[in-house]
Formats: sequence, C-alpha cells, structure tokens
Amino acid sequence: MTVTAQPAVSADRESQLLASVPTGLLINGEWRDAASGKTFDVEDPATGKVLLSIADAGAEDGAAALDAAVAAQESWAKVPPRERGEILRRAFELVTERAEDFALLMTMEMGKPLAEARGEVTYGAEFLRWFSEEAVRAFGRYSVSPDGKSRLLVTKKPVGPCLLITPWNFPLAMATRKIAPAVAAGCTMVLKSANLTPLTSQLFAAVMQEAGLPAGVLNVIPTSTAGATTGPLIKDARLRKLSFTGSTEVGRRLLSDASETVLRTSMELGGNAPFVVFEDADLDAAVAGAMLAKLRNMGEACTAANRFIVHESVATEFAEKFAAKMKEMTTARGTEPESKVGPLIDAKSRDKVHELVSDAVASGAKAVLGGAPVDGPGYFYQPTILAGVTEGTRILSEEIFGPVAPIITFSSEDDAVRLANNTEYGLVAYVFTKDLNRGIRMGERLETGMLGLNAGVISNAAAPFGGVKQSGLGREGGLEGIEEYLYTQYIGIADPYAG
Ligand SMILES: NC(=O)c1ccc[n+]([C@@H]2O[C@H](COP(=O)([O-])OP(=O)(O)OC[C@H]3O[C@@H](n4cnc5c(N)ncnc54)[C@H](O)[C@@H]3O)[C@@H](O)[C@H]2O)c1
Ligand SMILES: O=CCCC(=O)O
Repeated sequence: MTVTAQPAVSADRESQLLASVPTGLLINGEWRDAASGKTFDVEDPATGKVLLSIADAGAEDGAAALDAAVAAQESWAKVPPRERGEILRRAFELVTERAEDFALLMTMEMGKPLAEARGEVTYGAEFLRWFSEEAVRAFGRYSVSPDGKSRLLVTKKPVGPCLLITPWNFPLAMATRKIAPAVAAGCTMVLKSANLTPLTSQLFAAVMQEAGLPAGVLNVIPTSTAGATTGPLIKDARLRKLSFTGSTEVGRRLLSDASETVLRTSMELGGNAPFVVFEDADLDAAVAGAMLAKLRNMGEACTAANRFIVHESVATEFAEKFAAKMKEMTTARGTEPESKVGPLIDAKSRDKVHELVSDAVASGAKAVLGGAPVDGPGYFYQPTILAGVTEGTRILSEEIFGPVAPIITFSSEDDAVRLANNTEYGLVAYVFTKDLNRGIRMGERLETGMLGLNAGVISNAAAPFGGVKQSGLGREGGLEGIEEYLYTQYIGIADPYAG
C-alpha cells in the first residue's frame, strides 16, 4: 500500500477514459440498451458527481442473458481446455497493458487511491493468469475397484450456466476471481455487477471480447434492481450455479432462494477479522501489518481487521505506534498525489461507520485518533483508533467497513482465542507473535478459513480464499477455485476380463 508521488490526473484524461467504457448490456456478444430503455447513474464517491449513465437491466434482460448463456453452453464446453486457457492468458495480457485505465476507472467509481487501484489490477489480473494455467488441469482418475471386478472412471465436467454476483469494493478482482475459473472450467455465465461500481466490469467485458471469448459465454447485466432482475434467474432450472460475493445478509437470502432448485452455490460473505497481537510480537511489524489489514481499501474489505485484540502489557505502546502511522494517512480523492485514504462508498456507509464509532465512545472507548467524518464534499471518514473498547460493544460484532480500529485487550492465550472466536463470522484472522508454536496453535484454535501469521494481507490468486461459519461456503482462487465450476461424474465400467 505504498503511495508514491504521482502527477494529478487531468479532467481530459478522465473524460477520455469514461468515453471508452461500454454503457450497454452485453448479451450474446452484443452491447445493447435495456429492454425498458432505462439507465442508471454511476457516481464518484469523492465528489458525488455523476460519472456515467449505463443501461439498467430488468427481468426481461436477465432472461435474455440467461438464454444466451444456455445456448452457448454446449459448444463452449467442447472448446479444448488449452484454447480456453489461451483466451484467459490474452485477457491477462490485455488487462496488464491497460492497467492504468483499469486503475483510474476503479479510483473514479470506487474511491480507492490510485496506488491501491494499481495493486488491485495486478491482483485481479493474476486470477486470469492463474486460471489460464489451471484450465488444462481439471483431471479425473481411472482405477480398479477394490474387488477387482470393475473399473472406475471419474471425470470433471463444467457445471453449466452460472450467475455471478459481485460487490462494489474490489470492482476488478471480485469479477476476475469468478469469471476466470468459470471460463477455465468451460462454463457460460451471466455477470450481475455491483450497481455502485459497474464500470470496471463493463470495460473488463470488452477486454474479454477482445481476447476472443465467444459470444454468449460472458453476458453482463448491470442493474439498479438486483433482486427483481436476478430473482427469476435463480429460480430458473436452466441455471446450474450461483456464485455470490457480498454481505452475509444478502447471501443468506440468496441461499434460501437457491434451495428451490437445489442450485449449487458458492458464497463469499462478510467478515469480522480479529487481529491478535501477543506480548512477544515485534511491535513495529505488528503496526505495519495493522496498517495493511486496516487501511487497505479504506477498511472496506471483507478481510479488514475489525477487532484489534492486543495483550494488555503492550496495548498502550501498540496504540501509540499505530496512531503515529495512521496520522500520516491523508484523506483525499484517490486521483490526488497526496491521497492515502479515499472516500467511503456512499453516505449510508459513512453514517454506519460513524454510528458504530459514536456507540463505542458512548460505551467508554477513547478515540486516540480521529472519530468523525471529514467535512466537505465526498464521503470521507477520518482514520480512527479507539482504545479501551470493552466486550459487548456493537463495533466488535458488526463489520465496520471503514478506516476505524477498535482495540480491546486480553491477558492470556485462552482469553485471546475466546475473544477472537466470539463472532458468527470466520473469514480471516491475523496473529502476530515471534513464537512459531504459538502461531501454529492459533491456526488450530481459531475458527477461520484463512490466517495471516505475522502478515497483514494474505490475498493471493494461488491461495484458496474463503470462510467458515457465516462467512460463506466454498473457495475462490488456488487449486480449489476451479472445482467450484466443475462437477464430478463417475462412470462404472464392467470387468474388462469377464467373458
Ligand atoms: N468474502 C469475500 O470474498 C468478500 C469479498 C468482498 C466483499 N465481501 C462482503 O461484501 C459486503 C460488501 O459488499 P456489498 O455492500 O456490495 O454487499 P451486498 O450484499 O449489499 O451486495 C453484493 C451484491 O449483491 C447484489 N444484491 C443485493 N441484493 C440482492 C438481491 N436481493 N438479489 C441479488 N443480488 C443482490 C448487489 O447489487 C451487489 O452486486 C461486505 O459484507 C463484505 O464483507 C465479501
Ligand atoms: O473484500 C474482500 C476481498 C478482499 C481480497 O480478496 O483480498
């Protein structure tokens, strides 16, 4: 998250980039208007100004997108894996060539500083490269049955047409983390991008076309009416998979809808990551990790450290060092050279962050730093550290999704484990200690899908990303990521030596 000096971005450059973004729906390889003719506005969270208006899909468009995906499925599944991989590889190269465009577009529609947006381009593109390599490794097996009387042939097949629903906070990476494995596996798809940040997906879909993806494989339906547009698709028996990334609240609802057709699902949901600092930790390293785990994406990440659980003997020193670093974080529009913390996504999100901070302060916590919205245009919030937060305070049980770090203390390892596991979520946890045995032990004791050991960011296209408890079902990335888009078929073969 190093932000290096950069020239300010000109208004002309922004206008030219916006002019290159397709504003239609992508259905069966063609960009078209919504059937209703409606559009919706996409705003810049740093200024509140409208960036672009794009086609607003309704149920009729959703149905047309699924029709296209269903029609393309059979022929797409027959395309050789190497060819599918090569399309992904070309897409990786095109995204990398256009890295500055993707980064600027994300900064404009989502708010993150340009340096961070560039980091997301690298991260998001890496899913394309990783799955271009995995496309040729969807292996099955052949074996002799234990009694020797038959042969067992096990193969992997594409699950079929998928509905992919993505959130606003990582506009490129959350899309490529789903699209790349689906393409590699031989699935067709309908992408419902986030209504707050659909522009990056629009540009990315154009890149996939340029990379040679056949018509109908990827259909894109931005919409301001998510439920009404995707609800009928989830109930349509031709849809074979729903992959959702977003809040636990919406995920729960979609899981219930998906049960009607026993639809296969992947759910990447919310988090409430504990960041545990033991008394033997290297405190400077812990603070560096805390800066990443808390301020990456302005704290608007499912992986954001949500509770700093610090040993009582080092809590004051940790808070002071952490505050000294946080103080250096200038809030400004992400295109400004000095920007280190961009705006939050909208007024509602900022109000929620402030409500949680105010509640914690009213319950006895002390704002060591910050504690209020930033005056002026945009939805900026001051980087904030709250010390002396006590168990039971709301901020410890809800996703903050902002640059706010609540600190609570512990006195023993058992105490730290109890506090860390005291949540319905289980996406990621962070542990800082010099004692490797303790680190491994924490891995075994914490209820979490992922653990950062002396590390504040562990996201990696080659790693299985996902949670336990109410943080979700399934994994994205890694060797596991493609499995979400494959089903296993078993063919039993009669004894080849029998009569
Ligand atoms: N686990 C992960 O990998 C991961 C990654 C990123 C974000 N998240 C989580 O996402 C949340 C933030 O993102 P968000 O605010 O966009 O979440 P959200 O749940 O509000 O929306 C996610 C997506 O679902 C759509 N949606 C909303 N209601 C819907 C409905 N009834 N039917 C169909 N689609 C619907 C939205 O338009 C958006 O595209 C946080 O909770 C965060 O932790 C999780
Ligand atoms: O918001 C959650 C996704 C973050 C990540 O993939 O690192």
